[in-house]
Amino acid sequence: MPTLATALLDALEDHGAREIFGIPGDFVLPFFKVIEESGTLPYFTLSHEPAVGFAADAASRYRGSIGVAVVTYGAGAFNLVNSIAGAYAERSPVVVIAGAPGARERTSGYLLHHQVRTVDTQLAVFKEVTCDQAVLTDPATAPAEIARVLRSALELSLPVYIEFPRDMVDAKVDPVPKLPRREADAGARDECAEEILARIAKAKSPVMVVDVEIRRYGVEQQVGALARKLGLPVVTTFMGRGLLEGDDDVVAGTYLGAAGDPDLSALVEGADLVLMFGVILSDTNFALSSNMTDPRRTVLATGREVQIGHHVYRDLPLADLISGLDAHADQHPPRPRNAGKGMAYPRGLAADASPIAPSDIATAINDLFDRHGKMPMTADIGDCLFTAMEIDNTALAAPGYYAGMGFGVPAGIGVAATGLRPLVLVGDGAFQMTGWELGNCKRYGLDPIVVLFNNCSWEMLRVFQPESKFNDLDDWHFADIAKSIGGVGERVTTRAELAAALQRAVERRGVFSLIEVMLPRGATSQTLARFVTGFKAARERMK
Ligand SMILES: Cc1ncc(Cc2csc(CCOP(=O)(O)OP(=O)(O)O)c2C)c(N)n1
Ligand SMILES: [Mg+2]
Repeated sequence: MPTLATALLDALEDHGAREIFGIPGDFVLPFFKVIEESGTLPYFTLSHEPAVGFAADAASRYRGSIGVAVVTYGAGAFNLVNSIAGAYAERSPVVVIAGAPGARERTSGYLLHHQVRTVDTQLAVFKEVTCDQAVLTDPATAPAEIARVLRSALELSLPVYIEFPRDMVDAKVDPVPKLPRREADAGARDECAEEILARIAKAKSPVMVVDVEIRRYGVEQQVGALARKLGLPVVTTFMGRGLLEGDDDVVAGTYLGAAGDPDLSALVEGADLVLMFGVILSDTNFALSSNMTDPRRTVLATGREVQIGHHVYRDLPLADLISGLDAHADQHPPRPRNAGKGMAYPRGLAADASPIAPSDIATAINDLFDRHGKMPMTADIGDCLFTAMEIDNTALAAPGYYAGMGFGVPAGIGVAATGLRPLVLVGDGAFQMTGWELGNCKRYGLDPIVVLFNNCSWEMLRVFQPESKFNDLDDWHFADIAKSIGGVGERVTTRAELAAALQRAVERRGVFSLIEVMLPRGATSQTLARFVTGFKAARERMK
């Protein structure tokens, strides 16, 4: 019989995990020992638990499966809460495994170190940011508990919580079973598919809007093929930026409402049928839009439900709906292909002595991708994420909805741990939070390229409240520090220096490259400028 620790590790691998991120502590040391000595999954330790969560989140997004974050009880686990909250908001299935006191410690009569209000406060907190939980105190039920929680993570694409008391690591248990996927009712699926196809046949200008769930539920490729079969133009949401990377023949661009490309906004807002697949109806996706929730013209398939007009099909997973639509589409006359007018992305940066503006960074990266091929990207919150909208459509992991800072660099480390080489976009404020995690790249031989937007400012706050002096930050000269933490740093102030530094970085392998781009305070990307204008106009309308 396996031990509970080895059974859990085998189950994580069976359910799609390919690496573990974590920071040990005495309540999880015995489990960490098994992680290291079993070799079941590679593991990456980082410096601060928020980064552990961000890295596991990004790895899960790029793998299209579960990510794993292992932390100690109390101080470690509570440090992790914010990044798991972000994973919940962004529908990332991160499995949190938190150490905990053993049975005898719990009844020792002492207040335990790392304990808060009660020994179970940690479980209570994680119940708010995960969709399912298990506390492994009974060897007889632990395998079934783990199986249930891991299926929840995959089926709901949400984080889950496993509390692992340290006295249970060597308990003998049965292997963890893999529960069958819960299928949709075939009748409901077919009825729903036929109803949607009938609406498409009647529509004059339908459009498909896609968002993160088409990747989370592993149907990205099928959705691209379905759009092609149905002749529908596709746009991504702000959160869904980077989806359908290879489907340039159907993807018209990213819908940003009043902040976006006017032709693309017209394509969506003028549509008489909007098919929203895997879309999260968040303010960051639709705050600058109009009539995106009008039930008369929308179909919304999200979170295992499909809303058509004023009625809902429940427990109909996106994967089942897409396969149903694909199966029935052949019975409907194909529409004339309409891929929409694809967005033009800026290219051909003049590599001259001019100072750099944020949108120049997008142009320089588009030029780099044309020369060397696209790179998977991660981005933090700040103008760097708005600038990313001006970079050609490439895979992107960013907190587009939760909008929490600190994600970018640790997420890049998580993506690099999966074997890819990411390009990371981050502002100076966010880099101050978690950028130093780059110091962990050397021991794992990871070599992300980090483009740091240094405007010595919390610029995204300044654009909404320019009178506040607290948005001024000092210049930390980040590039100077790169060498001492195992990488290569370059500080650039002109467009020529930027283009050259990017070229050197892409040719440099085995160490991280940090390109510190000096930007004037007050300068923003064209996309952020449009977003602020649109946001202020929308706010005026609401007065
Ligand atoms: C964890 C967390 N704490 C505070 C905030 C609030 C915020 C949103 S944007 C921002 C400034 C970002 O500065 P940075 O230099 O990184 O980028 P840029 O604006 O382009 O100059 C702050 C402080 C958020 N979103 N998350
Ligand atoms: Mg800044």
